Amino acid sequence: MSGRAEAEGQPNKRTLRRGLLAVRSGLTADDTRKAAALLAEHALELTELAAARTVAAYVSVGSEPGTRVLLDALHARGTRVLLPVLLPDNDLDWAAYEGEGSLVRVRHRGKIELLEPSGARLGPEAVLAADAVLLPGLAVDERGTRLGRGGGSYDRVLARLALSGADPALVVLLYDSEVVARVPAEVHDLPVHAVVTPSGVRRFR
Ligand SMILES: Nc1nc2c(c(=O)[nH]1)N(C=O)[C@@H](CNc1ccc(C(=O)N[C@@H](CCC(=O)O)C(=O)O)cc1)CN2
Ligand SMILES: Nc1ncnc2c1ncn2[C@@H]1O[C@H](COP(=O)(O)OP(=O)(O)OP(=O)(O)O)[C@@H](O)[C@H]1O
Repeated sequence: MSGRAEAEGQPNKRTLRRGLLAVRSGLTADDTRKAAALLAEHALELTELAAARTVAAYVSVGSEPGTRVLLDALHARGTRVLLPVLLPDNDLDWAAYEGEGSLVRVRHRGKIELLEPSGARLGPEAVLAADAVLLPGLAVDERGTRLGRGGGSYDRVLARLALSGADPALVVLLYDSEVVARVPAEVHDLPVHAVVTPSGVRRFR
């Protein structure tokens, strides 16, 4: 595999990502707002989230399936919410969500602008305390194989969880059209347990 292919994923993953991002970029603010409300409603129905004391999540940006409504609902009910801080090597550090005022806009080189927590950094191992992990993605297939943005950040999180024996619920939030028959799987791709879309929850395995 060439260095470039390694950095960005298999060629068919790249093509797939480009197509999926193009569809997302066509969504209106109204589309994303309505979807976010439905996503929060369905996600909060998941017993794995209702029972969780700690949830590792992320702050959606742009036309990503919205997580803000969900984050605020979890935070308001006393769930400990951890948010990622992107490190220079694409690994993730974590800090607690302390409400909207605690987020800062960060532009990482060559990446979309992210909203990250400004509180104390807890270290990459902090995710091991999560009872549920919400993962970003661009698509998931019928086996639960997730296609990410290609940074490998969440591949590392999943590898770290597996290595430590932690077994949190793994949930990806997507639009309905992003649940597809097949995404290319590589050996390091670990499946998720459920996908939440505006039309409901689907479980794998
Ligand atoms: N809202 C949000 N937060 C997140 C992620 C995410 O996907 N969404 N991440 C998920 O891992 C981590 C950050 N990793 C990221 C990796 C790539 C890009 C990005 O903008 N990629 C460009 C392509 C640029 C490139 O070639 O690297 C793109 O997708 O258009 C953003 C975040 C943690 N926080
Ligand atoms: N456990 C790991 N540790 C370090 N790098 C890894 C690990 N797993 C995968 N990678 C690397 O991460 C890069 C991206 O992998 P892949 O294309 O599967 O990303 P993705 O799953 O779409 O992205 P993400 O995990 O960020 O959502 C690849 O170069 C891959 O070799």
